[in-house]
Amino acid sequence: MPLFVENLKCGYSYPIVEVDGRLKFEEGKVYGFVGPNGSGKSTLIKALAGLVKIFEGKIYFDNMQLSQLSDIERAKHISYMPQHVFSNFPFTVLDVVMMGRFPYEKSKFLNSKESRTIAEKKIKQVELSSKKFSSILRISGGERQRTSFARVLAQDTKVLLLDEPNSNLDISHQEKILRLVREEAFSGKIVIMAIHNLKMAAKVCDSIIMMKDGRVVDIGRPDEVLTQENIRKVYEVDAVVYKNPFGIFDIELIQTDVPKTFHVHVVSGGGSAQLLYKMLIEMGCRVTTGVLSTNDTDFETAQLFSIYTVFTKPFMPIGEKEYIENIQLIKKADLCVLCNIPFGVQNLKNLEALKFANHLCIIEEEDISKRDFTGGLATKLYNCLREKALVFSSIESLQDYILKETNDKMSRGDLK
Ligand SMILES: Nc1ncnc2c1ncn2[C@@H]1O[C@H](COP(=O)(O)OP(=O)(O)OP(=O)(O)O)[C@@H](O)[C@H]1O
Repeated sequence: MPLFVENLKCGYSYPIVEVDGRLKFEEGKVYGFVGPNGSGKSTLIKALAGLVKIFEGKIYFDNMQLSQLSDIERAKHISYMPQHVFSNFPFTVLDVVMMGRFPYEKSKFLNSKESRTIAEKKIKQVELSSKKFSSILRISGGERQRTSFARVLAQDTKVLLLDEPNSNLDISHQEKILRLVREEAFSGKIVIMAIHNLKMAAKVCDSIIMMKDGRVVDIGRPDEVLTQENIRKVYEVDAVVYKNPFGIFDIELIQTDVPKTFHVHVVSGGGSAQLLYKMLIEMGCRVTTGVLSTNDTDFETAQLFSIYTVFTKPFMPIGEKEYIENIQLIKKADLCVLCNIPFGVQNLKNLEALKFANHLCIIEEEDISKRDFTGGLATKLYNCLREKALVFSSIESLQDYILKETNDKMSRGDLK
């Protein structure tokens, strides 16, 4: 019983959101709409709830066109939790949750025993039993949000539409609500929500729909959609996206207005820069690194230190975009450091990029030509670089050199 959106144009007095082709929502899955403010997440959710104007296209659920269902019929299939819960009436928490039972009640007084039992169970699930007779005008914003979520649960529909269900919640209740969301999907429901917190979205959603300016920019698994490139395109910020040491998806935004410090760009790989990263961070340098594969131990270490990293997917050659970004950092850096990288084919582009370094240091702890798996090509490139580089036999000797360099720059007023 999937839900489909087809060639949709929806909005208010004019179309705000356009979906080209078909967007399919399957049973048992959680879908997350992400995107900046005003990108159209709520409007699309409202379209699925039948609350905004459809200018073109269709929405189908279980082979029924939604626009042809009565409000009561639709409410048996689809429930909706709005972003803001407003009311001027002193309904109790229980009254509001009972409203979720309206499509099933024979009496308009909403007083069946069955509905009351369901409502109380849902109130308990959101931990509001002690407030069930409190007026919703006298509970907190987060408690009102949990009341609204309990109402959606009580409505017991196949499709749940949730517009930022955890925006007002403390961290513990955010986790609890998202766990309930997963349980709903596990029981075969389709859950569609707008969510701003990308880490939470990655954790709870099976599929992410990224939006900008009323359009779907990308759709797919969290690790496919929440990429550095998409985040830059949609939110216009730089971010490092990685799995932290616990294997949990994480995002760090890059500060672009850092004060001018000594910028060191490190070309590393295979764990060759683990100590170097630490040393440079402790020295107060601004460190960047790349291009690293996300399964490289140096990548993991760089993320632990929140080092801006140009990266590529595991076992993939370095793409043109990463190559160019790496060159830009190499050109901008006060100093580039080449570590004992493995001389595999993937690293040829990293060696090539270093030709653009204005100031290159090499840490040569062993004879790296022995590790050449490129038929001598990497050694050739390396020897060219070596001719114009300063070669150090340990990171300690490099440290002394950097200290001298930063002091010189500082005294010339080149650094703050
Ligand atoms: N009731 C309305 N009447 C007219 N335009 C509206 C209405 N509600 C929203 N809009 C416009 O539609 C656009 C998309 O808004 P929408 O609320 O769908 O964005 P959103 O992605 O959910 O944003 P946010 O993250 O801030 O909640 C915005 O430019 C907004 O001004």
